[in-house]
This record gives sequence, structure tokens and C-alpha cells, in this order.
Amino acid sequence: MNEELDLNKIREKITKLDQQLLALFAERRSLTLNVAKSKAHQVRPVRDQQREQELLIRLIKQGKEYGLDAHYVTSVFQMIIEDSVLNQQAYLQTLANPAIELPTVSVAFLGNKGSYSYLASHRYFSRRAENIIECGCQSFADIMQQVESGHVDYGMLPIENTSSGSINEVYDVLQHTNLSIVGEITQPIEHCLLTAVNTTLSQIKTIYAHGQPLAQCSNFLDKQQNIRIEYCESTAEAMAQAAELQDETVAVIGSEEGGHLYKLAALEKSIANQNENHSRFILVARKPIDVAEQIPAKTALILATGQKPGALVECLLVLKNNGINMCKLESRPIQGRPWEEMFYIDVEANIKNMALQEAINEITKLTNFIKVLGCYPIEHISPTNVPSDKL
Ligand SMILES: O=C(O)C(=O)C[C@]1(C(=O)O)C=C[C@@H](O)C=C1
Repeated sequence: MNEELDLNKIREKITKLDQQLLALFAERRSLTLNVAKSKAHQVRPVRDQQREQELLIRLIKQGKEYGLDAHYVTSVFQMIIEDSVLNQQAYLQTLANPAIELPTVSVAFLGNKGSYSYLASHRYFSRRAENIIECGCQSFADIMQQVESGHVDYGMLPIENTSSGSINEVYDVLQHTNLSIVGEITQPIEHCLLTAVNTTLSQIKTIYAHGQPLAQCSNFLDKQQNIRIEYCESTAEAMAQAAELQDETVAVIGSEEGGHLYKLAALEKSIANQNENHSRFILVARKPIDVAEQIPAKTALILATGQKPGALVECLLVLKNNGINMCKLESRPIQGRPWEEMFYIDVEANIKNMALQEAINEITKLTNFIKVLGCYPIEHISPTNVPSDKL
């Protein structure tokens, strides 16, 4: 056979090239670590969007010379830059918080191996720690208790989802804790229908799932006939049940990645109501952290205004007048005080920022209760776009 068309030979060449690409990615990564060291020295922000745009425009032009599509080049390099920014941030955070013990961390999360919280914990610490001691929990209160008692270093909690909204139970546990929010991570949620054995959709009679995925896949579930839903405490519990039953009439809603840990395969993929389905998780610890000046930060506040009319508006005006951008506002009932609300406010500012300090002092005078829940690096890196005439 013509050597050029010999599949094994072609694959050998691809394998070799892929390895070279990996080596180049790693080399680029270590260079950006030096960039972070230089920026730590000069106190310059990690993100430089002008540089990113110049870099993307040049790469698109060079890519075209190799016959590579502009969108392909853009998305590959946006991912590379995201990795670079997150790595630089992680490095600067270790400088800002030398007392934090690494490389082994212990983390409590909802469910067991394979739950979305498990996947978020592993992703969050993949660039920060070498070893993770896992502590799967049955409830959010249990997670908080594991951290409060010192049994583990961190707790990972889902706080909101792009399709089902805020997770009220988590806001409620935050009302009664002394723990601080020290990080966040946004995890893509890709719900699949998973099964332990080879089967078809028409054979499925029971679906095991946690309440959140069920809400997020309601359109798909409404279309299925004669299916019984079994509510589970977590996605991991649901997957463990399906793995144990080995039954062709049983399926479970979970991620493909998590399902692999239980030897489950995807019967149907992308079954969520919204294609772009993401959950934001927060990380809690016993001590607050410092956020390096070079990194964009978020501060989470919790406050109660009493039942004075317009009291919340006054607090929000204080933020506006101090030039502080609010990125989230949530309210929850205060237990034992009917019709009174606790407000959760996220602002895009470092707690060390003078304007935010001033705003908190002013808001304190307007409220019955105010507490800083934590200040942490913004983990969401919005990609730099290229003007359409350059594509
Ligand atoms: O050149 C820099 O300043 C970097 O931090 C490196 C880099 C990159 O990975 O190319 C990453 C982040 C910046 O926004 C711009 C570029």
C-alpha cells in the first residue's frame, strides 16, 4: 500500500506531533509563569487585553497562511490564554498567602466520586495542589461542619446554575457560618442519561437523579412516557445505584466524565433544557485569604436592613456612589423572623480597596447586620474577542 495512506503510519505521525504540541504547551506555560513573577515584581495586572488582541490578530493571519480557519485559531488560543491567566493568578495567590499549606489539601463536597461537586473540586485544585484528600458529604450543612470542625481544609458548594438559578439551601447555610469564601469556579454541566448496561431509551422505566439535574432536564423528562423518577441525595448516589443494579430498565442523570468512574456509558447526551448549562461553585475555608492586587477580585457581603422602606436601595446607592460594581443580589428569608430578608451582595472589588472599605462603613450605619463573607479571585476569564474584519 502507498505509504502515505497507511493508517498505522499516519497515526504514528499524529501521535508524535501531539506529543510535540504538549511539550510546546508546557514550555509556553512555564514562560507565562515567569511573566507572573515579573508582574508580581512590577505590580502589573495579570490580564493585558491589548496584548491578547494583538497576539490573536497576528496568529489568525499566520494561521491563514497554513490554511487554518480563523475561528479555530481563535478558540484554541483563547483556551491557551485562559489557562495562562488562571495559572498566573494561582501563582500570585500563593505569594499573597504564604501560610496556606500545600501540596496536599482536603476538600468536602456533596456526594461521592463523580458528583459535579467532586469534578469541580478536582478542577479547582488541579493547578493548585498535588494531592486531594476527598470527603464526600450527604448535605451542605455536613460540608460546612466538616470544615468548621477542622476535619477538612475546604468545602466546595454549588451556589448558582445558569438554568435553574440560585441554590437557596447554600445561601441559607452561609447565614450561620464563620467560614469565609476563598474561591470560586464555574463548571460546565453536561447532563447525560447514563446506563450501566447496553440498552435503549424505550426500555428505560426508572431514572435515578438529584433534584437539581431533574429540574435542569425537565423538557427531556416531560417527553419520556411511563418513567418513574427516583430522587437521590446526590448525582454520585444516583450513579452508584445504577452501577449496582446493572439493569437495562434503569438510567441515571449525570456527567459522562463522572459516569466513567462508575463504568456507566452515555445513552443520550446533552439532555439539559439549556445547552449552555454552567454551575458556579464557591470554596469555603476557616480563614479568609488575601487577594493579590494584580488579580480581579470579588467580595461577598451579607446584610439585613430590617423592614425600613427603601433601606436596601440606600445601601445599593452607597455602592454606586463609591464606584463599586455589584454583580449579584440575592435575598433569603431570615429564619425565625417572618417577612424579614437577608441580602447577599457580590461586588467586583478587593476588600482592601479603599472605596469598598468606605462603602462598607457607610452601609454598616444603614443596616442591622452586615458581614463580609469573603474576598476571592474572580475565576471566570471572559475571552478577548477579535474585531470581525480581522477574522
Ligand atoms: O504577556 C502577558 O502579559 C501575559 O500575561 C501572557 C498572556 C499569554 O498567555 O499570552 C496572558 C495573559 C495576558 O492577558 C496576555 C498574554
